[in-house]
Amino acid sequence: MKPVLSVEETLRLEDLIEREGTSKAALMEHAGEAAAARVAQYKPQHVAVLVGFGNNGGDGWVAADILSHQGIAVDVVSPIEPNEIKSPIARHVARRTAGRDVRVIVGPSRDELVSILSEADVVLDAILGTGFTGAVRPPFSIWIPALNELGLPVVSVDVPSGLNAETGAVETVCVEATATVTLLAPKIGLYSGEGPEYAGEITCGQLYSHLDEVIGDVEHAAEIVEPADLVDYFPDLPSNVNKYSRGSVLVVAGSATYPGAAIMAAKAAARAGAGYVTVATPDACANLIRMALPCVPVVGVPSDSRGAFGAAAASAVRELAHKFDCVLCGPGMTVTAGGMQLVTELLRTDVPLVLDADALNCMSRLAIGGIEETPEVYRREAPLILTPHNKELSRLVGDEPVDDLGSAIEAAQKLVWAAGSDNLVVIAKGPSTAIVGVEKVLLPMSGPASLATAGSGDVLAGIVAANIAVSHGDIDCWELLCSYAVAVHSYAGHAAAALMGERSVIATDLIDVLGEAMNLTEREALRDAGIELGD
Ligand SMILES: NC(=O)C1=CN([C@@H]2O[C@H](COP(=O)(O)OP(=O)(O)OC[C@H]3O[C@@H](n4cnc5c(N)ncnc54)[C@H](O)[C@@H]3O)[C@@H](O)[C@H]2O)[C@@H](O)CC1
Ligand SMILES: Nc1ncnc2c1ncn2[C@@H]1O[C@H](COP(=O)(O)OP(=O)(O)O)[C@@H](O)[C@H]1O
Ligand SMILES: [K+]
Repeated sequence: MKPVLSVEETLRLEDLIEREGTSKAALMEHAGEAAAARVAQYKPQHVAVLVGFGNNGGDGWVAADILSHQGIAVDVVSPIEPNEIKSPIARHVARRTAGRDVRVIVGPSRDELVSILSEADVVLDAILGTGFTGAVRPPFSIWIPALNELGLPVVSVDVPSGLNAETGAVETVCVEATATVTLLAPKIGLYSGEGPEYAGEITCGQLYSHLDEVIGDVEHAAEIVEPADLVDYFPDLPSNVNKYSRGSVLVVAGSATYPGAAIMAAKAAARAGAGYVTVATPDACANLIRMALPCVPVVGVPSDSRGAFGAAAASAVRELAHKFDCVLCGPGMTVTAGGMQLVTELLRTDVPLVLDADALNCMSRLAIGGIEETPEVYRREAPLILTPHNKELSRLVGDEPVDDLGSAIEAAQKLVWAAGSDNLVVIAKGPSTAIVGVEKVLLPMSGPASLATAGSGDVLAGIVAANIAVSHGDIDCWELLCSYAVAVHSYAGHAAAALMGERSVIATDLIDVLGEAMNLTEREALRDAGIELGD
């Protein structure tokens, strides 16, 4: 796993490294080397380097010097003369570079800038880094759209200029990078908000050879899950299993209004490897689900007058629940009094539990204000996995706004820290998904935007439940198990997009390619771990 830092954590890390004897000036030299190396991969003959007023600009000045030493023609475009730069370390490298074999253009007009950029094969964007906040001011508010319009390959230093490194927000304009060389460790904003859209391919510049020894001393906003981290989490299929011992899932879901959600969750659980899946659903929609799922037993439990779970459903489901390795509750169940009783009952039952969709909305109603104020409602011995999207998560924490990765992580942490249990994990779903446990925040591989389709979350919930069932509790880290499930869902998004066209994917397509998605996830993990693959 690779740490992802907030801006404050990055500054703390830089201070720590300085105390260990490596100055910020030395880090800037290495940052420039990393940026130059990434630009050189394009084999350019002519490079334009856009520098700003601060230390991000300093990195650009260093890179410009290195690239010109490699025989590449380099134009550095700066808003001010090197002598006027306030930061002493950036001023030093700017003056040094300006005295060497580069062309320096100070304060060009928009037209002059466009003509300089047009001569370049690659542009290095060293305008704004972690010191940037608010809306981009002139002249960069003019430079950045001019650069984007040209559509050249652009390498951004640390973060694309205009992107808030903390939140991933773009207030006005932002460089559309082809690649970003982030420094020391990736910044959380690259994965949050609009970060993934602007950053291009992200690599990390190694500025300090003893990083592994110090990085543990600063907190991490999150950690990126690398494919190799998942090798111990593939579901097993030993030859001597039977359908029950393989792993069983009870899907408590559906209503007369939304039977499809139950169908998709159950089918996804079966395709993701559970040997025995059963659906418990209101009587009102049981026959319909039976017809749609010939390989899944469907148990009808009492409905209310609208065809949702009725008052007597809770005790009927409790009788069933303890016979299964995992219970998934929520998809399509709607929010009703019967549903709230059901969720309360399942939280009290000693069985691994996944709560999704309306089960989470029912859970929010069990408390006045945030559910974290009454953690006894959801604190339990057996594993509990919550899979909210932003709106569901916001409801759980008393309608606190949750609108990007940062606020999702914060809200999820409130829930897990209030309960303080190792077995509680929140999968905070969105364009970037965070998996939040008491000790860890993981960023698993995100899928394509094709996943933004109705029912896609039901499929993910089925995958999660199947993996919990198949693991039989033999798990060191629930967060990594959930990361495996999210990676499979993401690969399913890619596989379905390849088959159907990325704009055409519907949730049932994801279920049909789950086998392939598991194979892809596992192959990539083994390759990343350096484990030989057979043919
Ligand atoms: N601190 C360190 O130890 C290191 C920092 N490094 C680089 O330094 C960067 C951070 O440097 P700084 O803190 O100097 O900050 P930046 O260079 O990211 O930006 C600060 C400058 O941008 C201007 N600015 C801020 N908001 C603006 C806005 N809305 N519109 C227009 N201009 C705006 C400010 O006037 C200031 O001069 C990192 O991203 C990284 O690239 C690297 O050199 C490695 C070492
Ligand atoms: N733009 C996107 N890019 C990648 N994945 C996305 C995007 N939007 C949504 N997703 C993923 O799709 C799923 C949607 O889940 P959810 O909102 O619960 O859907 P539903 O309630 O319709 O089943 C989540 O796993 C989420 O992470
Ligand atoms: K930048």
